[in-house]
Amino acid sequence: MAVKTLEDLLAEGVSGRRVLVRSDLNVPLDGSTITDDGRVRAALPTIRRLSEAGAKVIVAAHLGRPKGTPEAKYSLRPVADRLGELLGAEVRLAGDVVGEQARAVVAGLSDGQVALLENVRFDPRETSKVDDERAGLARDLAALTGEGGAFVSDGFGVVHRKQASVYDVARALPAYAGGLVLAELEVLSKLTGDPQRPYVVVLGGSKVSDKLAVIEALLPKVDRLLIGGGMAFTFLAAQGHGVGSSLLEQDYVDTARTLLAEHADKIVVPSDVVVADRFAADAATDTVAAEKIPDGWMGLDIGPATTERFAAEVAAARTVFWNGPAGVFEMAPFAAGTRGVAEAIAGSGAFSVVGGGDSAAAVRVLGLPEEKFSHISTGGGASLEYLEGKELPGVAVLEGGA
Ligand SMILES: Nc1ncnc2c1ncn2[C@@H]1O[C@H](COP(=O)(O)OP(=O)(O)O)[C@@H](O)[C@H]1O
Ligand SMILES: O=C(OP(=O)(O)O)[C@H](O)COP(=O)(O)O
Repeated sequence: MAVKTLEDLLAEGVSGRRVLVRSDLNVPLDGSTITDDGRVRAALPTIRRLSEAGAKVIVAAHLGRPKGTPEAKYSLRPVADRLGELLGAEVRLAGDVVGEQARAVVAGLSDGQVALLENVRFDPRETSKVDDERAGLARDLAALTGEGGAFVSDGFGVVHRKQASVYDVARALPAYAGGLVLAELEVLSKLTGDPQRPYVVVLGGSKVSDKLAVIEALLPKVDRLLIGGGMAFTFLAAQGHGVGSSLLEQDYVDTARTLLAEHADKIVVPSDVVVADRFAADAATDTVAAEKIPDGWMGLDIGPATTERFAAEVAAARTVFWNGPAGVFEMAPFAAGTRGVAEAIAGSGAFSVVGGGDSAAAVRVLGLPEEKFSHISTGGGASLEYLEGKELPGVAVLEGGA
């Protein structure tokens, strides 16, 4: 990849310069408690190296999907605190993204100090589809760095997003690829060339509309595609089954039906499902055949027969990519499927990559041995789009394209 890297920037010298770093600090929270700080830890090396080299480090990041306006529950406050603990130095959180408070915090930085801007998605221009709006926020972000400013793109989990703090800002400042982005791309490239077969992809999770489109592109490349989590119900609906109040992407049902017909040998959907009468850890639950989901109930995990089938497919694989928990693993009654899939991958001996904030968190929260996975990636959607062969805007822009 012909890009300038963090190493190039450090070689130029950063002492006294303000450097804007885009990290992916989108961690799972229970209230204001971080349940898995993997993404904060993954972001540390780049931030630390810049700080140690004397840069004034300004970190930009998002949390969740606020609608372009500040919301207390999406504040990066818990993340700033955790980042500070891990760095062993205070990380000041600006009260806004590029406003007066951000300018004041940035102006007060000494060499080597680190500040975090408030959730970039509190500014509606971050995710705008209008180029000029995004460019406007990018200019405001760049202005925070002043004379000698630079941008380091280190949020691998967001490089598939054409957003102001990922894409447009790389055109507004001298831009460099961070170590995390480079390391992730290097590992994932092993899955694109000539993966050892059988090559099994396991998909789940809740970002259904984002990821359904990827399935179509992945199918020609894989030997088996195991579909669990929230996205399974669109496929069950395509088979003509009622799915109660489970997650459903109605617009995709026809495509799912075509894919099932064309790739019957590759796609494996659940044969049984754990259902609940509401989305809660203390809900009434039952395990039913996939074609017998009662009206008003929602599927929150794959059932034991499906888990066994998925585990057998994974055990036979030589390459595995997994993104998206098989169920709502955060609640004990719906964690067995994810645990079963994760244990099977860990025990498979295959070259295995787990991608995604929640999937990686599941491995750690469920207490599975991380070293049994060949790579735990910080990006789910980003990994999938890379495997699909799609251009990642946040990478292309560093290469001078997009
Ligand atoms: N059947 C389901 N219904 C609703 N949510 C689900 C279901 N299965 C899994 N999930 C949820 O999916 C979330 C993770 O989805 P996603 O963001 O797509 O994964 P990742 O972060 O690994 O890329 C988890 O919080 C989990 O609770
Ligand atoms: O959590 C993330 O992606 P992932 O769930 O695909 O791993 C990234 O922080 C991107 O977040 P987004 O999917 O709201 O753009």
